[in-house]
Amino acid sequence: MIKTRGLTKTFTKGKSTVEAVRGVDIDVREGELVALLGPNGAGKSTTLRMLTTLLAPTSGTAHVAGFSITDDRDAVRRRIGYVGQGSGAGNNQRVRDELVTQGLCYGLTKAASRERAEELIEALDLGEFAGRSVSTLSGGQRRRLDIALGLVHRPPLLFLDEPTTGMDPQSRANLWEHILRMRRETGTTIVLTTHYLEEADSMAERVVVIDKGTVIADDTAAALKNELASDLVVVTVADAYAATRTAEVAERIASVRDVTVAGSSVRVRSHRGDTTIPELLRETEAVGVRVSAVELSRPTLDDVFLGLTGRSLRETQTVA
Ligand SMILES: Nc1ncnc2c1ncn2[C@@H]1O[C@H](COP(=O)(O)OP(=O)(O)OP(=O)(O)O)[C@@H](O)[C@H]1O
Repeated sequence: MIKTRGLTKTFTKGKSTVEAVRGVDIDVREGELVALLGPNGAGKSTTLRMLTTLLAPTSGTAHVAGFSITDDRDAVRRRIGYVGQGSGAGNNQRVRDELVTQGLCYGLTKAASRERAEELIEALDLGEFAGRSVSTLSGGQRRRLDIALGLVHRPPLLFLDEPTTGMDPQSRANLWEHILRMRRETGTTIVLTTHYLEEADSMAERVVVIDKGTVIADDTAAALKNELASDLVVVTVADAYAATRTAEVAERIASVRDVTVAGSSVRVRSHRGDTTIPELLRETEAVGVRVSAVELSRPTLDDVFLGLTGRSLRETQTVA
């Protein structure tokens, strides 16, 4: 559905140049739900704007829904839906009329536009406020309308640029429910950008991590966490001496990657925390060390980003 090779975008203004995207290769298969994740200014939106033909690349190639983004812009545009960061909806029209107008813009007849509007009102649960003016909608309701507007022409591929930024957790969960239901029913391929690590982790089938204009990792969230980050096992013992003995034992366990001692605690990084714990308990008992507590933490996508870049994604974010 999407194939990019060496895609770049450099913005030049006077003497200053910004290399926003520096050679991005992305492949997305039909029906996939892929999240582009990265800190502010990483180049996610610029990549999305190139893929949606809103911005011409400086170099490289990209095929979207079977067509080149530079040679067949109109063909690409007919096959994609794009929901940008701002709301695409006007303020004074009523929700139903907004959808009908969008259908007419895409060349549907009046009757077909009305029919499509009703389908989308049903699909995105807009019925309750379909007769209200857009300006009266809440942020979450408005975002649902934006997505409906992006789907009017039945695109097989939908781009969502930060669909949930700024929403409270309940509205985010509700919007996701609607996105996933729509996807189940239509099989639409979805590519989105997000700041929310948990969202990329739990919703996307694949996470493409972008930093400084390049793709630095691309896999399922589970595989990224497994390969690029470690489980953390924190073992508490009686005193610093027992902690040193525990660390010595831990270092001999095959699944352990790294061990640090802090007072009477030992922090053990392992790529299999679940099997490290019983082994560690057996070995500490064998050398006469009593363990008073053990805590296992699974890695997050932030640990993946930290491992790749030495920076935390959370700290670099300024989410609106
Ligand atoms: N029109 C433009 N002119 C000059 N520089 C730009 C332009 N658009 C984007 N940039 C710069 O390109 C870089 C990438 O920006 P982009 O908006 O793609 O990042 P992003 O990953 O989407 O960030 P965010 O998460 O904050 O939306 C940034 O340094 C940004 O300032």
